[in-house]
Amino acid sequence: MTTAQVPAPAPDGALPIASPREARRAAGRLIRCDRRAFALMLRLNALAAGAGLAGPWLLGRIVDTVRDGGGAAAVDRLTLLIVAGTALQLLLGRGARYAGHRFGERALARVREGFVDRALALPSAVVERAGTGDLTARGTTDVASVAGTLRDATPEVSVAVVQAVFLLGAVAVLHPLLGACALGLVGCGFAVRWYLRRARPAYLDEGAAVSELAGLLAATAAGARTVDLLGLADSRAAAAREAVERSRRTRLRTLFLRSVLFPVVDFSYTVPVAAALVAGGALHDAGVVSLGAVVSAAVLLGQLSTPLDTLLFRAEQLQAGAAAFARVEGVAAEAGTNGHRPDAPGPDGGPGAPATAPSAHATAPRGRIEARGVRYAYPGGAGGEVLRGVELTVRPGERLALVGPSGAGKSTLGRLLAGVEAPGAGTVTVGGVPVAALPPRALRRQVALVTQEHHVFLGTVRDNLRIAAPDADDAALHAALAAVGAEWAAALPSGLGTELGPGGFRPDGAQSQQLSLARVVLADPGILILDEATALLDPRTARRTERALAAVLAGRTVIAVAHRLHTAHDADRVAVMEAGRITELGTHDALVAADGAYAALWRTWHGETPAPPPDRPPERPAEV
Ligand SMILES: Nc1ncnc2c1ncn2[C@@H]1O[C@H](COP(=O)(O)OP(=O)(O)OP(=O)(O)O)[C@@H](O)[C@H]1O
Repeated sequence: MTTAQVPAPAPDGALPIASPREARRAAGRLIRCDRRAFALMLRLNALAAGAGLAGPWLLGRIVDTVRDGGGAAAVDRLTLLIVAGTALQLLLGRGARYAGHRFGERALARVREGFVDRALALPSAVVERAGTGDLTARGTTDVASVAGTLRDATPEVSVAVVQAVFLLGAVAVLHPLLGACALGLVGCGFAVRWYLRRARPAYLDEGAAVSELAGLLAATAAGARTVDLLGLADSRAAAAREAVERSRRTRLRTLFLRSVLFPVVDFSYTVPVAAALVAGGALHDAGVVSLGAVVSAAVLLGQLSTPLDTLLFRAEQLQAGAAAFARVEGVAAEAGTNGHRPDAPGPDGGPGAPATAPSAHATAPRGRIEARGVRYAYPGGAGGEVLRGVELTVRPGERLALVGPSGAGKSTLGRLLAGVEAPGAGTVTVGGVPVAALPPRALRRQVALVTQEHHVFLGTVRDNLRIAAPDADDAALHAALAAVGAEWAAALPSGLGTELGPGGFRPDGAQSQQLSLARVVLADPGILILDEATALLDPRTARRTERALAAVLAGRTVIAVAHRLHTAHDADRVAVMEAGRITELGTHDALVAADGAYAALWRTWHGETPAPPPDRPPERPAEV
């Protein structure tokens, strides 16, 4: 990515905004995708504008005919031609608008599809940082604004531009001095320049304020129960009032810009007509032009106000649409980055995403994962570096337990190993390939992070499973469900076609987790990172889930953040994390014998742990 293409800076954590150049290139791509429809629209516009010139020119001929003593029959003929020209202009103009709307609708469909694809490809860390409000506002308000622009403004504007060019050309043909009267519009030009300079940032601010408000309202609605229980209603309402106030201020700013622009423009329209009448009178007196030519010029210049009005009226929509398009296109800059900001420093201080193709590195076996000199600090995190030079190699098929005191950085390391976050310095490689070089989809085929968060999407059981493997047939889906012990799925009324969620079948916590694990089986990653996959489940649910988990772990490299040490006991190796570093690494027996930090943790845990219930033997390390 070149410097000029770097998206406009966004507030910390927010999704970026496409630079004007990027937005122009994206618009160019939309036109190229449908260049025939675009060219047809322009051709019809040109023909309609040409037909529109007949009226004023014929009016001038009528004036000259009458002055020269021509009869009523000649005037009638010219009048009939005016009617025919106007009818032709109407028909061609209608055709041009139809072609424009068709082009606009198709371009809009492409923008919408592209946005959905990119939004789905966004790394989860990016969505977490930006908040769903921003993404939702871009997918709704901004896409709707782009829709209005493409569907209505683009055809109207193209008609208006062609009309204005033809009108100006026609006056200049009558006499260059009459054409020069159009310079009276210069005041209008200054006003538009003044407006356009200020409009983009003003409309971007307005969009950002709407996003902020949407995010705040969505978060309050999602946490309504917590807000109620903790008595947070007043503070949330105050925050919403502030966001509404910010939104109002940004809207007032754009309103002010419009309130200056329109009066100046209205006045400017009268200047060229008045100038044409004065200059035309002088030219006529000098015998340079006919009276009819002066009338034609005045009418043509007067007609300029129609396309210019359209341009100005649509200029606001174009500005709002361009700002919205930049926000919609900005999502492209983050999609496919594995959470790496394009401007984030890479391991050597260079760009975050290495240019080398993944295949060039893919020499290490699948299932091997390595961290080299990994350092990380949360963006905006007050505590500074959370990881301070982690070195770790996990062999294919190995089971490693990550233990250590609370806050040592275990979960953070898990997120970095899974590619959810990118290291600030150092590298994480899976199968020998830096995670930064892998597109999100390819990364997910190599490594998956399993946490206690398991989302069930609205749709059928089949839809929920095929998210992980779009091409999987029903037999593969049944096999994945069976592998995680989801026998209940076979008894569902419509089998894999059963709708899940409100109005359909509502899976409980363990069933949701099993669906999510079945997705992992289908995605078939070589490496699994487990973080609190069962920690908050009740014991009965946890037992069912752990059984399912044990089936998923078979044959894969597993790194388990072990919050309970019995999971560490049977791991192949144990890594102890303290203050962002790995301080001990070895087998359970070796570390106990070494009598270091792990031995102390083990003794403490072992001494305090009550005897396990009979149906839950301690030696079964389901997470590892
Ligand atoms: N999203 C975040 N933003 C800022 N700081 C964070 C974030 N998540 C974690 N931290 C901080 O990073 C440090 C390490 O947290 P992490 O959750 O990785 O530790 P951990 O060893 O997994 O702890 P635990 O066993 O309690 O889960 C802590 O100081 C924590 O407060």
